[in-house]
Amino acid sequence: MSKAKILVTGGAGYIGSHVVAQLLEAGEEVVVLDNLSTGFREAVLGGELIIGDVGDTELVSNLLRQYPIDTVMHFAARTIVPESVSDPLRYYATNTGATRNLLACCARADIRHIVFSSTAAVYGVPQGGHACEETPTNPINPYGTSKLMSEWMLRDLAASCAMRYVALRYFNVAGCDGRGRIGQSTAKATLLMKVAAEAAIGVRPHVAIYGTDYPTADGTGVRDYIHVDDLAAAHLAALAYLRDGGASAVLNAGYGHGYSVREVLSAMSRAHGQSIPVLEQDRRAGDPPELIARCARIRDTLGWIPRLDDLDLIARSALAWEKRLAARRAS
Ligand SMILES: NC(=O)c1ccc[n+]([C@@H]2O[C@H](COP(=O)([O-])OP(=O)(O)OC[C@H]3O[C@@H](n4cnc5c(N)ncnc54)[C@H](O)[C@@H]3O)[C@@H](O)[C@H]2O)c1
Ligand SMILES: O=c1ccn([C@@H]2O[C@H](COP(=O)(O)OP(=O)(O)O[C@H]3O[C@H](CO)[C@H](O)[C@H](O)[C@H]3O)[C@@H](O)[C@H]2O)c(=O)[nH]1
Repeated sequence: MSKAKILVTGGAGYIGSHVVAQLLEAGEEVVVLDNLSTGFREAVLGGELIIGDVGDTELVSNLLRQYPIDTVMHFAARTIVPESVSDPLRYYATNTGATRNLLACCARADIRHIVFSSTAAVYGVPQGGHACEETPTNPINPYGTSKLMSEWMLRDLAASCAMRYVALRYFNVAGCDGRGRIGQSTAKATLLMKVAAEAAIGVRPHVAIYGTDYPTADGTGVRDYIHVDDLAAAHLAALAYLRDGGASAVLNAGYGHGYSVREVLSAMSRAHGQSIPVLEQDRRAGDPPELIARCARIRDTLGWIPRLDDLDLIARSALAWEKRLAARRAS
């Protein structure tokens, strides 16, 4: 019998490409499905890349017939929070509607394991800034709602058939592949670590600090930053867990402690060797003051142990990738 393969939707994107790299290193066979709307062909370091839409039921059904897929890892999504506020239906179409179509194909093909990219944005503004998996979900933007609806579809579908799933609620993902092959290449980035790296090398003139009057130690927003390679490793742990017969689970993926915007910028300044120009601005709409994972469950359930929990290391990694990107652009 041929070896089971993993279908990775969105595997040409930032996080998916890091997971694909680790799957390949672990000897897994991978098929990537990506429409390249925000992903990059060259980010897929191996396996097969099929260019197409995850909501295309004919295409996905054919793929699931053609390849011996035992697990689907579903990353494909639109991910920019402010864009989800201005164009919500586009977010529901991809993150919820296309996910529904994918799940329908998976159910028909009797796929047993799904690993789903969820987000800390499902919590909205949790009381006290910390969120465990039992914290009430109360998203404050269409992006978070679109992802939560997909979690619910997974829950309900899994209850009706033999499918089991792990939904990982990522906190703030940053950094790049330790071997420097791939990283975050997203155009018009909005995420702090990436923006800070761009400002360090002069791709943008400064970093805006959105809000200096939050009820936090230094007045700026606090987040739980997780290195993308640690997050990718959590996906491999989720795969092993499901293949071992583990029950469906929703798990926070973070480190369990937070850093402020100013602390992130200080780490980036240290990585760069000089300070980064900043511009203090008003709060950005919809930003919680503090969002930090309670993450005992992922460690207990998957046996996942973070190895790169170091803000300076993450900043150096993000900066190294930004320099590589700039060099590529120049050549
Ligand atoms: N980056 C973060 O901090 C973060 C945090 C929480 C959750 N997530 C989730 O992680 C996943 C990956 O995010 P990312 O940061 O790598 O984003 P990304 O934009 O780099 O990757 C998304 C990938 O999906 C592809 N895609 C989008 N729509 C598609 C469609 N309809 N059909 C096929 N392919 C499609 C894109 O081309 C891209 O390659 C997303 O589901 C996102 O919601 C990301
Ligand atoms: O240029 C910037 C960008 C961000 N920030 C601040 O930095 C912090 C982090 O903001 P990001 O935009 O980097 O990330 P978010 O916390 O807003 O959201 C990200 O992480 C969430 C989970 O925590 C979701 O997964 C979401 O998809 C993803 O965009 C916030 O306090 C924000 O106000 C700035 O001050 N300046």
